[in-house]
Amino acid sequence: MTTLVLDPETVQLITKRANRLAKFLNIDADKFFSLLPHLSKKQIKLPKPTNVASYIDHTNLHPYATKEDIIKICKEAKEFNFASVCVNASRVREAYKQLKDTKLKVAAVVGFPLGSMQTESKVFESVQAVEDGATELDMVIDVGKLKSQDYKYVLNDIQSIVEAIDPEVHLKVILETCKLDEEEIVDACLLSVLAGAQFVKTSTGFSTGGAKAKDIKLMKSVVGENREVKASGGIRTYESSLEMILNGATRIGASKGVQIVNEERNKDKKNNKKEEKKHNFADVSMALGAGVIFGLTTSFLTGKKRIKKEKKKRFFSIF
Ligand SMILES: O=C[C@H](O)COP(=O)(O)O
Repeated sequence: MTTLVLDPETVQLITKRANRLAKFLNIDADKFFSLLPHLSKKQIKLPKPTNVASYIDHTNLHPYATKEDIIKICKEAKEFNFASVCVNASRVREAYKQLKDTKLKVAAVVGFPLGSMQTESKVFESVQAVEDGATELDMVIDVGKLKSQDYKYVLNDIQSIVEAIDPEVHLKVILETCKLDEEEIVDACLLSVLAGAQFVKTSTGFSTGGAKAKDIKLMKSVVGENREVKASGGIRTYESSLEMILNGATRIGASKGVQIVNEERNKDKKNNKKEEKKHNFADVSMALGAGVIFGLTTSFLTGKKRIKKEKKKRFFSIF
């Protein structure tokens, strides 16, 4: 377990935005704060990081992805033991067909990638995707509505999906953080928590920027221990995946999952080789050390004997 300590400025920012949103939504601010117990504790416990593959939503959201492309990512997901495959709605059935006998999940994107369609369309997509085999949904918020301070709309957009699907199906709310400032990120996270979504997610991977560690930290600071953060968009390396995880991400959305895991494995191999070399060196040093000690002891003893003999000789020569 590691701990994410919330700095006073962040706590102040979240508190201020929660009070402000409560006014806009005409709800009791305490309702917000009962969902955010970590704010008074000023810290969040993060789970101990494990192998990177278990965090990865292996993703192909390319509009031109063929059936073969979907089969390929499903095979890779099985081989590398990823968390899920993440696909467009019309590919869910194929992905489910490939993965139904495994523990792997199928995640479908909803309202993707722009998020500006009607709520009813998003709800329809969500229900259909679950019927087709998805057990996770990654929906895009209506960024323009958030920026227009139409918080009721954004809340209803998310809540309508939560209410339409089985509670076992996890909803990830994509914020498109590269288009938001800090206050807007906090607002979007607060609305997601209030709507009952399990995850907030940084990016679609189709806009002008992707996941940043500082945004992950801020998002985790808002949603706390009981909700999760998914980092996505532009994550290409093991190093950056680890950075996201250490800042609070429990899921990594990436189209380069295989590359990321191979990097981790190569690093492990290198480290193992280093360890092996260290051990070998230690063994050789020990052997050398033993040899030196043996040599020294022997020469010391023979030296002692020689001195004794010479002393004896000298003693008798007196007579
Ligand atoms: O949700 C996941 C993103 O679309 C993946 O983006 P990426 O292709 O930059 O890894």
